[in-house]
Amino acid sequence: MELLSTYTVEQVQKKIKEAFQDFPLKTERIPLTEARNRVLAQEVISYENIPEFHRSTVDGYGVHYSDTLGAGEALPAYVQKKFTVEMGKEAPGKIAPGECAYIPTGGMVPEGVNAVVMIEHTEVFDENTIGVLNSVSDQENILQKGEDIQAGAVVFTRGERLRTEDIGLLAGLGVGEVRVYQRISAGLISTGDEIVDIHRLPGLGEVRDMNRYSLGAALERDGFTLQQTAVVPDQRRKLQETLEEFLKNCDLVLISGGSSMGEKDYTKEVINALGDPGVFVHGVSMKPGKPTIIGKVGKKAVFGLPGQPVSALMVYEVLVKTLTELYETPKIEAPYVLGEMDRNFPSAAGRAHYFMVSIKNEEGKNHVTPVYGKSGTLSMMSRAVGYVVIGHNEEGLNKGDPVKVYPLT
Ligand SMILES: Nc1nc2c(c(=O)[nH]1)N[C@H]1C(S)=C(S)[C@@H](COP(=O)(O)OP(=O)(O)OC[C@H]3O[C@@H](n4cnc5c(N)ncnc54)[C@H](O)[C@@H]3O)O[C@H]1N2
Ligand code: MOO
Repeated sequence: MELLSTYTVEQVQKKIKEAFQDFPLKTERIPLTEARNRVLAQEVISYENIPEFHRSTVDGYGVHYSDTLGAGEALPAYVQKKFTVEMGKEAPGKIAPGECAYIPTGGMVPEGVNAVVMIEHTEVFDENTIGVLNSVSDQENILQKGEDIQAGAVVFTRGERLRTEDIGLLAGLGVGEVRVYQRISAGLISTGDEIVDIHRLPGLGEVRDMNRYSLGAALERDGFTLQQTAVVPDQRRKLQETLEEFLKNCDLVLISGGSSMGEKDYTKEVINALGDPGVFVHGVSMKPGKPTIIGKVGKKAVFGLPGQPVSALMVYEVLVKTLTELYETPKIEAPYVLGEMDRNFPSAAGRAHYFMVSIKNEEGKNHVTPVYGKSGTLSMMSRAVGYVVIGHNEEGLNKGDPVKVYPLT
């Protein structure tokens, strides 16, 4: 009997990126209001300075800082008030030494002013004379022209995922539309004679289709569009017809179940029957997830995920998600929380082991506890806050070992 080949997780991640270099990525222009969490397919250059004029960062009086040297409560520095700057208007004149102008927060700093004294550090001596009770230094309380963004600067590069703050910055630059990568259209096929729609009461031997929902949620979370779903019994012809139809509408198809070596595990055969180059991975040295299948039909990707609900999600997390790296340059490596094992956790070397954990924070330290269960028990994963990876060549963890916990989201 053919045994599963065993590529390491890292080898498979690399193979995925290489195999799908010609993946059919498309782009679209969308309004800024819809751009959060989308990945830029363009560079954004600023044609303007932000701000375009020196701005006061406080409500106060714009002065020549040298006029305020040595000023204090007991010995105010007196300056003549020339005018008031109105919000949203150009400053109406210049300020010479010995003079000042009232400027509101965000107002334009007039020519000649090189510092702003906060209003609470001044007193009105008479209608035209202001007493400064504090000295200020050169450029104090002034936001310089171009201090936020300089004209000509590359503000965003292609491949950046736009976050909340980025949307605000783009608005500040007057960018109302952006070119982003289109969401990859994905299809989900749940296979198995035992799988029933979640709205039905399963008979003995039957199970509800959990994977369609968990994988569907994961795809949506990561910016794919769930285009099509189906439940298919363990019949080769039916699976092939369904996959063929899905590949007309989807660039990525996930088939859950039927990945192993059982008599009715047809996923591999069907992918190979449909196209070149077909299956290029069957078997990954990871636990759970060993029987994973990865194939390519034309330029499109087909993953055969293990049917076990925990395994299907872990393989999604570790391998399917790699596809987003074809167009996205993550700002940081996958975020993790550091903690310490609160007990020993054995593991056999020879495959990467992903296990679920909970965290208890006591006296500033994260104590990490395994959440036990089989890969058929999704409640184990639901109770966990994250997972820990034991590397391919490592043999388990000891109590007190530092670990990285990758959060489940
Ligand atoms: N002789 C061997 N048997 C198995 C091996 C092996 O290497 N040799 N690997 C085991 C491992 S590990 C896994 S994981 C499973 C993978 O099996 P399949 O991908 O073929 O999946 P199924 O047999 O169809 O289902 C497994 C299990 O998951 C349940 N399931 C399937 N789909 C869903 C769904 N949409 N929602 C909820 N639950 C689902 C299914 O009912 C089964 O209980 O193979 C081992 N066997
Ligand atoms: O590899 Mo299986 O995915 O352990 O349950």
